Amino acid sequence: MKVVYWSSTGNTERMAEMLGEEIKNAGGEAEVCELSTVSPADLAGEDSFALGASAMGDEELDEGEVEPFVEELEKSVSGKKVALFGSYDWGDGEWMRKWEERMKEAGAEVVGTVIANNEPGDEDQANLAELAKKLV
Ligand SMILES: Cc1cc2nc3c(=O)[nH]c(=O)nc-3n(C[C@H](O)[C@H](O)[C@H](O)COP(=O)(O)O)c2cc1C
Repeated sequence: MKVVYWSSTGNTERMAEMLGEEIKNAGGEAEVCELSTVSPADLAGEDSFALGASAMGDEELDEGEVEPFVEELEKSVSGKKVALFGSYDWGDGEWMRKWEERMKEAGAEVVGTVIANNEPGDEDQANLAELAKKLV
């Protein structure tokens, strides 16, 4: 399955790599791809996938790339199993709660979310391992 991520400084990218490893550990196949290399139409053909993006703006998704991607994705995500993940700094994860709600309203089955404060560590990897098991 595809693990698609957007990352400004590499923190969410590292989470995507960890999630990819954990999907393989859970017996699945993972293809980790940067968001700009994938279109929402590519994901329309997938039953399940993971999508990661860090907190930007004021508890928002990056408005240049991620927001338009997610708006398009909302049209085709109904019935799919989706895992969301991303890194943040000073907030409390509000951006992820809003993102999860949007995906659910669009009809996605959000199997779980993982947020990491700045660079992901061992605890985050453990959370990503649990997320991987729900996806595979
Ligand atoms: C322009 C900008 C806006 C940000 N807005 C938020 C925010 O609203 N809430 C928050 O918790 N962190 C915010 N951050 C911090 C990033 O989410 C944090 O540095 C994160 O680790 C970046 O992950 P990335 O390297 O995967 O992009 C912001 C950072 C930048 C540069």
